[in-house]
Amino acid sequence: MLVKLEHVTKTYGQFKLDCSLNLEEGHVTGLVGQNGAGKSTTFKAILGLIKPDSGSVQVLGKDGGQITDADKMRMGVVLSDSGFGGHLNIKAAASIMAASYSRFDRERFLRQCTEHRLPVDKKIKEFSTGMKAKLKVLCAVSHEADLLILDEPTAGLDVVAREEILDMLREYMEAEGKGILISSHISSDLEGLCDDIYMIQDGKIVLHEDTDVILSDYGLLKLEAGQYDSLDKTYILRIKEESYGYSALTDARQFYQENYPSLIVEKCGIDQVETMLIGGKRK
Ligand SMILES: Nc1ncnc2c1ncn2[C@@H]1O[C@H](COP(=O)(O)OP(=O)(O)OP(=O)(O)O)[C@@H](O)[C@H]1O
Repeated sequence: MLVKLEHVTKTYGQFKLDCSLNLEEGHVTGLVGQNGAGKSTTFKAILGLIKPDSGSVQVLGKDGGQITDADKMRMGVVLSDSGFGGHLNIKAAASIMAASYSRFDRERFLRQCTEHRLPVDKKIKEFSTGMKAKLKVLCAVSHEADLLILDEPTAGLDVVAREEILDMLREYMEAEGKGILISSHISSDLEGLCDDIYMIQDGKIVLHEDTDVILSDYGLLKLEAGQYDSLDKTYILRIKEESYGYSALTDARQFYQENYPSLIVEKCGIDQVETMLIGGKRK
């Protein structure tokens, strides 16, 4: 197991994180949640940047407190407030990376920067948002890390830049024994990349599911009031009142398609599941 969190808690005033999650080797695991849900706090707890109030953090098979510098070399990290000083250029950043990471491959890194149209002599502070984001991810994958911890690596990027970053991550996963924990607001990124998804709301994990299962089994029912009253609600997870009656989230789409052929039963993606879990009522 690359990462294992068991009831990791952290309280900031009214906010309380209580998070359990696992990242297995060979897996890309996504963490989704609204602003302030606790994604960055979870990542900081994994990285030892904050001390949890209770619970256990294991990273690369070791207790959080026992992570050595050698273990840190096995990790690539993107945080929203991480990055190089803006006065540096990529060549200078490469020298810092070479001094920091024994497995840093300078030639490959500079080649990849050029392939991704990042000018190696220009000051990083003059880069666009997308260029800075690509550089952060290229740095994270440049030193043969076994584990990537990526907090919103695609935030604020256009679709082409996002796709480039996702391709970098897919390429990274081609090697054996790697794993990525990634957060994003953009569900399509996670759908196309992650093996499984955790959803966090108000500091609590409200759903953990394989991405394939969400896409194949979850569904949204559109119901008039009469249809709602007579519905078997065994597999309904959340209900929301709508102008036409109700919408209902199910994790057994086929059951309703087969047993209620006249109902409107739509496929749903991660965004809709999140909206219903957060905005809908329990049945
Ligand atoms: N150092 C801190 N001191 C006080 N409160 C904090 C601190 N760090 C985080 N919080 C609070 O913890 C909660 C969770 O914040 P966190 O940054 O983990 O959310 P997030 O899911 O990453 O949000 P976003 O998507 O906006 O980045 C918020 O209410 C935030 O105000």
